[in-house]
Amino acid sequence: MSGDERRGRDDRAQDARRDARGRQRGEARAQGRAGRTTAAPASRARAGDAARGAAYDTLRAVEGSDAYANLVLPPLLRERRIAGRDAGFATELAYGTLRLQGRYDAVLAQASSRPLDQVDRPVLDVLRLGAHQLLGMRVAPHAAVSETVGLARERVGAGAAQFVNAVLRRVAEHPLEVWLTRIADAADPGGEDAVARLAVVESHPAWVVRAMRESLVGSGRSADELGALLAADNLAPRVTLVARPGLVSVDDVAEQTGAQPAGLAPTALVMSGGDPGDVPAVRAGLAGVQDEGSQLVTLALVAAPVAGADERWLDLCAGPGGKAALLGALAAQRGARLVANEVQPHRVRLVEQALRAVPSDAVEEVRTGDGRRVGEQEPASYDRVLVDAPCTGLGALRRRPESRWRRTPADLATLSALQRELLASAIAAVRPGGVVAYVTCSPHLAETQLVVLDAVRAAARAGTAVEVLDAAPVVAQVAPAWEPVAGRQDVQLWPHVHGTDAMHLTLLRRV
Ligand SMILES: C[S@@+](CC[C@H](N)C(=O)[O-])C[C@H]1O[C@@H](n2cnc3c(N)ncnc32)[C@H](O)[C@@H]1O
Repeated sequence: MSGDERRGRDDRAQDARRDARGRQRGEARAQGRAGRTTAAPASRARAGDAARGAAYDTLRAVEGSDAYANLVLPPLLRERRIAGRDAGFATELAYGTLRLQGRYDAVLAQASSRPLDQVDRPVLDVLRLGAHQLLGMRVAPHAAVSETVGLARERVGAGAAQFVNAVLRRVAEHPLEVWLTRIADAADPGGEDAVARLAVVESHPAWVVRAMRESLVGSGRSADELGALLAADNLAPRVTLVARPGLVSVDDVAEQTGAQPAGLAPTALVMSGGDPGDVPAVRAGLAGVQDEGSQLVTLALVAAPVAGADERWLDLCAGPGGKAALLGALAAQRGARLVANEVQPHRVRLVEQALRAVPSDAVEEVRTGDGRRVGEQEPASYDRVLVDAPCTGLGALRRRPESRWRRTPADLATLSALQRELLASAIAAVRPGGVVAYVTCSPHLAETQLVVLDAVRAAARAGTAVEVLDAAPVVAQVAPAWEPVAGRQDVQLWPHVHGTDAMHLTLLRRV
């Protein structure tokens, strides 16, 4: 028996011990909880239906009203009083289905008697939810099929339910490994198109796969890492907290949460469970939920050496304020003052909220304004400037389950033009000897290295000399575990290597 066959058999044996929600059968009994459920079987089934219904409604909102899943689902769960394990099930079902939609559509295309483009969208969404339960969540197959058919009957009608039943039964005939081989072979029958294979197996648009390969190579890593990177995009990110220095200690946050040090940024902790919104330090604004990469690039800006005064800092694109809150806490420790700028008024309010626990003498102003104008309005006025530029977010695909299907290459042209203007403005706003951190949560070369190259050249043409600093020793100073990449002065983080979003950082000094 091959390893895959054995794994498949073990998985199926394990599946047989799981209930309709994918929980281990007998687990409750083992934990002494047997017999405690007072709900009648019918109402227990309704609770499962509620979670599936919430996941379905989220998918419909994402498709029908261009909504963001992570903004739709949490309020829906609160409204319908879906909590605990049911909420966890609904979240994994909705987000996992959206992330892996490309993979599941390829499977469904083979299992369906009808071409998928002739299947009504609501029915297709039900099928995708069924496929994720069968192939991504290890819900017992009979339960995944029957509960999803029930959902189809309730939401889209009896005829559609029969179709869903037939298709999902075919999906259930094979384990995931068999389907992955089949869809890869269908996408790349000649065995020559690695991008087409990875795109369908790891569920990313082909243009994103190509861009990620270029970004890996362009940032000094191997193209061989591509599969691991794409696979990491398909996993739910760990919940990371920041203990804002001077406001709360890492030890105090660890004590309140049981969270463990994340490993790179000294301010970062990883939660193993629970709701961060329940943590007293988070409620008080002393700590926050923040990706470790975001913490690291902010700490690096503050650790970069500047000659002379170090009193006035600018966050040019501050909303919703995660990095501004960390900068503000660090500014308070240094005796510096922060100006936080953001173009969208509703996001300015979020910045104010994020900064609520930062001592007021460390926050000069939170303002609404176009960052592109700051350089001409306040030339050579700041000692440190952060440009956390609006970007495609291709480095945070784990967090935004639907975004990979929404983004198009055309977004790059618009965003990279804006990024160039914002970086040019930051260079004009920093004083000679001061430092600019250019940051994106995208590793796309058109948003990172090319923007920096163009901005440095444009500044030189305008008579402003700028040097690119070697960011590696600066990052290593704040994060001793950091391993620099040979030949690169900028820093590119990766989910499959560092467990962070794929954040980019270039440090520049105005000469
Ligand atoms: C990547 S987000 C910044 C995230 C933020 N630094 C944080 O850590 O919470 C980019 C922000 O830039 C803002 N933005 C877009 N265009 C801008 C402009 N012309 N001037 C200033 N901010 C802008 C967006 O509204 C968005 O809030």
